[in-house]
Amino acid sequence: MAYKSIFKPGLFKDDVALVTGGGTGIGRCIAHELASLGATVIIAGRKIEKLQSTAQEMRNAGYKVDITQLDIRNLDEIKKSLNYIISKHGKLTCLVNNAGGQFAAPASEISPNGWKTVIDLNLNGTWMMCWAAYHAWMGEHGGRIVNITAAARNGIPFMAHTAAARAGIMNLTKTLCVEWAPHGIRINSLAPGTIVGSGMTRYPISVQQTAADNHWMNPSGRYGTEAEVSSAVVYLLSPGAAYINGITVRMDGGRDLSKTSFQRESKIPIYDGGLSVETNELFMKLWGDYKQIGKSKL
Ligand SMILES: CCCCCCCCCCC/C=C/C(=O)SCCNC(=O)CCNC(=O)[C@H](O)C(C)(C)COP(=O)(O)OP(=O)(O)OC[C@H]1O[C@@H](n2cnc3c(N)ncnc32)[C@H](O)[C@@H]1OP(=O)(O)O
Ligand SMILES: NC(=O)C1=CN([C@@H]2O[C@H](COP(=O)(O)OP(=O)(O)OC[C@H]3O[C@@H](n4cnc5c(N)ncnc54)[C@H](OP(=O)(O)O)[C@@H]3O)[C@@H](O)[C@H]2O)C=CC1
Repeated sequence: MAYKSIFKPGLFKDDVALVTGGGTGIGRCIAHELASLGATVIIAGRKIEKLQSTAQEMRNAGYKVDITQLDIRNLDEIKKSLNYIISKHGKLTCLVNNAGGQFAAPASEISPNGWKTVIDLNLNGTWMMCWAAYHAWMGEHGGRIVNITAAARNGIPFMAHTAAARAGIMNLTKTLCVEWAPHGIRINSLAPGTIVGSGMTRYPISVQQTAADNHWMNPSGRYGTEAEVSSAVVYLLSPGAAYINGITVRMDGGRDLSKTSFQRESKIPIYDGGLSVETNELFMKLWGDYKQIGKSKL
């Protein structure tokens, strides 16, 4: 089924876009939306089955899609993937650094290797992707980069490692903007709050329940959708955002600003792009009018 983007058909018809973590969740949604707008989209990740399944789904919708297996913590694998993309598809105009993740633990219980694991994945992995894309294509030809981080402005209790890594990416975005704009590269970040989808369901149930209970602190009265993240990413990559460079967009329904709880139904309509979402009953309930999203997989 064709993705229901709010953007004009063919907007990305001349683009070749790489989406890391494009086999699942937010990355899968971004891949669908960019491809529905004409881009050739390459989805990347470690597990080939996830990539193949999403690629098939996209081919069924008539989209141009390819896959490349890589671990963003491994520079040799990144270089190999980028060489493949450029030799097969001729260029790399858009990069979405979406792959990432962490575990929840009190700071005092994070082991040195646990800390390193999360920093390597989120901060070093994003840095290596940017660096390699610069050298493989963008330094000479320009391009647009969007980094998916997390709403970490005030820290993230029980996720000190990822909060530090994501803050690092936000600052890196500023430096690379200044250094790389003369090369025709625009780079921005997008910091989601809690988004309902595959990512949240990977946590132990106690963490999911804590996240679910926290949702009353969100002034929007609900959590976000993958499609809401995707449409902001697509805007940042689009020609309409040509003068936006070096910023981080906070996308959390206003959660970062609230100091109270809101025990009421959401009045903010949901945008879902028409794509199914892998989630569970616990999180479906956190979309105020979740029954409208009949296609979501439970
Ligand atoms: C307590 C309540 C807190 C509530 C907070 C709720 C707020 C929610 C808001 C969250 C918003 C963000 C959402 C998302 O980003 S969802 C999308 C991504 N999905 C995930 O992040 C989940 C998947 N996570 C993982 O796959 C892994 O955690 C990760 C990739 C980060 C690491 O996996 P890897 O296989 O590489 O690592 P290892 O198993 O080899 O372990 C390496 C070291 O890390 C230590 N470790 C791992 N897990 C834990 C844990 N749960 N607690 C403590 N330590 C952990 C592990 O022991 C290793 O260290 P040692 O060698 O010293 O043992
Ligand atoms: N969902 C949410 O509430 C929020 C999510 N985010 C961030 O958004 C991004 C997408 O998350 P979401 O879609 O929800 O979760 P998912 O767990 O569905 O997506 C994470 C993706 O990253 C890929 N990935 C993980 N590690 C690596 C690696 N080392 N190399 C290459 N690919 C990797 C995974 O594929 P594979 O395992 O096959 O490698 C997977 O496709 C993440 O960075 C996440 O932290 C931020 C804030 C909130």
